[in-house]
Amino acid sequence: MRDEIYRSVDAGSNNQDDAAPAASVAPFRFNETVAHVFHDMINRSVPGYSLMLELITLLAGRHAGQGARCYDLGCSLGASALAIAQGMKRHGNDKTARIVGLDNSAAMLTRCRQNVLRDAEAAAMIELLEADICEHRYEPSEFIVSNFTLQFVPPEKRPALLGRLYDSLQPGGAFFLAEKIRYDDSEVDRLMIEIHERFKRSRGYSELEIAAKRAALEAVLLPESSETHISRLKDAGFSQVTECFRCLNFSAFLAIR
Ligand SMILES: C[S@@+](CC[C@H](N)C(=O)[O-])C[C@H]1O[C@@H](n2cnc3c(N)ncnc32)[C@H](O)[C@@H]1O
Ligand SMILES: O=C(O)C(=O)C[C@]1(C(=O)O)C=C[C@@H](O)C=C1
Repeated sequence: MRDEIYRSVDAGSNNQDDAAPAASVAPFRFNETVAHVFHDMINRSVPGYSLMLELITLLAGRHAGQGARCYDLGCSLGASALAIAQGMKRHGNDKTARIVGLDNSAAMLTRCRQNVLRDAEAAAMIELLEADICEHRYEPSEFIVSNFTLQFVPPEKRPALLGRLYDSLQPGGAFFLAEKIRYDDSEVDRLMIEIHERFKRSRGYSELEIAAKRAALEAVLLPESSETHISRLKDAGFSQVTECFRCLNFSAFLAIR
């Protein structure tokens, strides 16, 4: 289903200042309206999203061996959990695997269940739980994915969450983290945002839709710099931390315990 959520929002079309949004745009929520169009929304909004799913499949093949437990934090419609299942199947590990998808949006989980059930082999491996990733009690695991989810956790809660994930991972286990990022240099930051917004234009979003979504995400999606992510992952105890992907203001990090 095509994402047209912000098509009809008054995004301040009379404003001379580059389609600045009106103050009335409601904060972005992962509700039923978003869940309905989320597949199209994330594919048209995030440069490299499909590549992230391919990387997750590759990393599952590397890190999720026989009997492995994996977590997909903020599983939304299940794309990353299914990508993990794909990687495990390729290595013949599907019989003993456990992939736990966590999300605190009931609307997302309802649709996620329907998606997962379309693939019987994957469904046998995947368990979906409505839970807050900051509160969940993690079992020992080999591979954890946060594909554009940590950015929605309040920054003050991020260090403790990473500590929990580190404690859950077995030695040699991997944490894959993809995030929208910001740049400390405000000119570079503005440039990357401008090019990202051109990317969204090229994928069919109008100036007004882009401005309204920007306003809706403002206090909800809180990006941090690549340097902040790397130093926080190191502080959590990870021995090897690498930024393995960057395109404009989107990055992915691989952290090995
Ligand atoms: C951008 S989406 C993630 C996309 C998904 N990982 C993928 O690969 O397609 C962020 C998801 O995180 C969930 N979320 C945000 N904060 C959360 C929290 N504290 N606990 C659990 N889920 C959370 C949202 O409901 C949403 O489904
Ligand atoms: O549309 C944007 O500008 C985004 O930041 C994309 C983004 C994300 O990065 O997660 C924001 C919200 C939705 O979850 C889907 C994609």
